Amino acid sequence: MTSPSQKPPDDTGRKSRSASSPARTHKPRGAGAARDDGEGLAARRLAFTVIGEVLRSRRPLDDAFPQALAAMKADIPQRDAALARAICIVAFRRMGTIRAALAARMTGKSAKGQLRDLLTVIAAQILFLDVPDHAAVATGVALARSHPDLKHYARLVNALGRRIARERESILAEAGPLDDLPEWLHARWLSRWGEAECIAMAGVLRREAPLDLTLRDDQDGPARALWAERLDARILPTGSLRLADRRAVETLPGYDDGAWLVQDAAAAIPARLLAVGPGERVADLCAAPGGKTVQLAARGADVLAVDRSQKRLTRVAENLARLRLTARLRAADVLALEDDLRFDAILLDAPCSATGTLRRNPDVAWTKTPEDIAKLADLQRRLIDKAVGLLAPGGRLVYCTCSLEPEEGEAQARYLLERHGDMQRIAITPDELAASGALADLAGLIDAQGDFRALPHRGGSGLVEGLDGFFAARFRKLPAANDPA
Ligand SMILES: C[S@@+](CC[C@H](N)C(=O)[O-])C[C@H]1O[C@@H](n2cnc3c(N)ncnc32)[C@H](O)[C@@H]1O
Repeated sequence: MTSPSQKPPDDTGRKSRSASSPARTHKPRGAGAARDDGEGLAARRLAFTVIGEVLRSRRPLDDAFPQALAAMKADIPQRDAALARAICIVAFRRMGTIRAALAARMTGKSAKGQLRDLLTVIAAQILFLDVPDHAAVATGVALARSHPDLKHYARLVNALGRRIARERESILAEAGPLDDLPEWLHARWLSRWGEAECIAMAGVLRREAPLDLTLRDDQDGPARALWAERLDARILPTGSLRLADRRAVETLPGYDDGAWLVQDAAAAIPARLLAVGPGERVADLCAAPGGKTVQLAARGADVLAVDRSQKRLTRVAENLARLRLTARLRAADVLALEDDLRFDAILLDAPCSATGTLRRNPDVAWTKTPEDIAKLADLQRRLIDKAVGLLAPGGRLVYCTCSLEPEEGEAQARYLLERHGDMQRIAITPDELAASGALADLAGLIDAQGDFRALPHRGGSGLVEGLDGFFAARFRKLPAANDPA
């Protein structure tokens, strides 16, 4: 699905319109740019509906959007669906800036609920998408008029939309990278990382993520160079391929042959750390959609992939089939697995707040709460206990999450070691992260304990466009007393 182009950010991540930029009334239109004649209303209605649904039910955008789209599929052309999705993504990515701009321009009133959702849809287009201002405002006013609870606000919507368009430059000039974090996350990250680190991190997290691929044969250097050329991709220091631009993955060379899978450069690391070999009994716990299952199966291991979601497990099956790999799949709660199962190696990619993936899932910042993190941390501890119990003596365990929160990473590694006296940490070394060379650069991704801690803005010059936030720690169960190993 193509998406409307975003207005290009300058070096600070802010939008600017230079003297040589086209005048607003002659803005070039991107692939899915709005028609300015009253058409395109369905796109705005879809975006308005989904934003409201995500905020109020706290459902992930990735669930809410396809469901709302399916409900109106017959009525909405594909390019409008692409525009609606682009509006949703950028609305969540830049929600702090949008809300501050609206609040500052509503003296004596505040926009809440559906009115705020509608104004957010309008402001997202004006400030961040390649959509004519008058189309954004006109469709917003039409939406207000057609809505029983918003029709009285049509004039306000019109006036505010026009004002946002008039004052775009100053709104964007005033917006700093931290403004797009909700208060709870802002406070948390400031106290954890300090201001400079936090600004750098938030700056990367509000950009669109590049498209990274992991090769099916992850270790084959010559094949990597070949695929990099065929795909017009860059080889990252970690061995992932990073595409020069975002393209529809199904159209790329190697898709049908299963030569690679889409996977962020940071997410490619944990399965590699387990270093599984042919025939080893391996459990991939919490496996769907199966990025790591594929990596483990590609090394010839006998993989059991477990996920409690049958629906998401079908995506594991699809990924394995496309890459011509096999694994045993099981729809089950990991906590309910039989206690007498034993594995030589276990990957536990635990459910988490996913704050490391804000580039792809910007809604996470606005739907998760500190209470969610506490609940998830509790579940992670129970999953850790279960996984340790399923590990054969001498076996390896990698625990990982795509979270930036220490409760879901560093604290869980400490918990595991304190709770399970028969487990010891196996420190990760920079050469394990690197495809070739660049070791000094990648050392910044390993903390003092020897755990993998990817921060979105770290990783040195080779990863300058950023990577997902991730945590991974590796452990070994002590061999049984009579085991010579
Ligand atoms: C972070 S995702 C896993 C991503 C996956 N490992 C990959 O690389 O593609 C977390 C997964 O955990 C699953 N999950 C959550 N709680 C679970 C439980 N108690 N038992 C099994 N699966 C669970 C969710 O359905 C979800 O698919």
